[in-house]
Amino acid sequence: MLTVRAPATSANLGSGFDVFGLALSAPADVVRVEKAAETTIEVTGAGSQYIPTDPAKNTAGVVARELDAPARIEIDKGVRPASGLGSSAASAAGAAVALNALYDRGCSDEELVRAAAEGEAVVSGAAHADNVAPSIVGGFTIARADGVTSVDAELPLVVCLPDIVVSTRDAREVVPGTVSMEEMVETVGSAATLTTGMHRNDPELVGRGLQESVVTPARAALVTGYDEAKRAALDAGATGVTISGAGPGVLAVCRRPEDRRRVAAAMLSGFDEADIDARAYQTAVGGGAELFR
Ligand SMILES: Nc1ncnc2c1ncn2[C@@H]1O[C@H](COP(=O)(O)OP(=O)(O)OP(=O)(O)O)[C@@H](O)[C@H]1O
Ligand SMILES: N[C@@H](CCO)C(=O)O
Repeated sequence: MLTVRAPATSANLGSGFDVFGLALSAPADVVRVEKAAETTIEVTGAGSQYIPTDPAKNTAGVVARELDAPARIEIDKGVRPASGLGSSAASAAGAAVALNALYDRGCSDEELVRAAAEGEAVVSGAAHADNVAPSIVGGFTIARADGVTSVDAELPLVVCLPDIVVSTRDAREVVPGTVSMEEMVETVGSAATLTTGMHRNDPELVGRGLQESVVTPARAALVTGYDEAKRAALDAGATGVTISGAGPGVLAVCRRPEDRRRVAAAMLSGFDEADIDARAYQTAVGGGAELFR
C-alpha cells in the first residue's frame, strides 16, 4: 500500500476568506491506498463514526472518481471532522497525492488541488480550495480561480478546538452576502499586511493581518467561548486570534515557539470560562502532504 500523511490546515486567516490557507505541522490524516476494481473506503481515528464510507460522500472517494483511480482507501483520521482544521480537506489532499502516485498519473499540484476541491464541494457545497491547497503544497497558500501561490513561512501557532460541532455548510450560511466599502478597505489592508508578514516570517504583521469585520464576527456567534478564548490568548501574548476555517477551531499566532504553552493554557481557560471543554495543539506552519512508499 502507498501511504500519505496529509496535514490539517487553517483556512481564511480572517482577511482571506476562501483564499488564504496554512498547513499545520500537526495534526494530520494518514491515507493508505491500493489499486482495486472499485473504490472502497475504511475510516478509523478521530470522529470516524461521523464520516461516510460511501465513496460518493467521502472527500477521498470523490477524488478517486475525479482522477479515475479506483482504490481501496484506508483513512486514519488525526483531524476530527467539522473542526475548522480542514478535516475533510486533509483526506481529500491525502487521497489526491496517494492516487496520483499509485496510478502514476503525473498530475501537477494545481491539478491535484482541483481534484481535491471537488471533494470539498460534496461536503460543503462549494469547491473552495483554501484547505486542500496548503494540505497538498504546504506553507501559506493563496488559492484563487487562476491558480495557487505559496510561500514557506515560519510561525509558531496554537490551534484550540472546542468540544462543539460547527459544519462548514452551516457556517457558510451566516456569511453576509454583501460588504460595505469601509469593510472592503479594511479587509484589503489586512490581507496585504498578512501576506507581507508571511514573507517576512513576522508574527506581528500576521497577527494584525487577521483582522476583518465581515465573516469572523458573524461566525463567532456559532462558537461559544470564542470571545473569552480570544481575549485570554491576546492577554497571554498572542499577536492575533481568529476563527480557523469555518470554526469552531480558533487560531492564535505567537511571537516565539516558547510562548505557545502559555497561549494554549490561556485559550483553554477562556473556553472553560464559557463551560466548554477544548483541546489545544501547539503547532506551527508545516509542509504539505508527504508520500511514503
Ligand atoms: N474523509 C473525510 N474526512 C472528514 N470529513 C468528511 C470526509 N468525507 C466526508 N466528510 C464529511 O465532511 C464534513 C466535515 O467537513 P467540514 O468541512 O464541515 O469540516 P472541516 O473539514 O473540519 O472544517 P473546515 O473545512 O472548516 O476546516 C462532515 O459532515 C463529514 O462527515
Ligand atoms: N473558506 C471555507 C473554509 C472552510 O472549509 C469557509 O470558511 O467556509
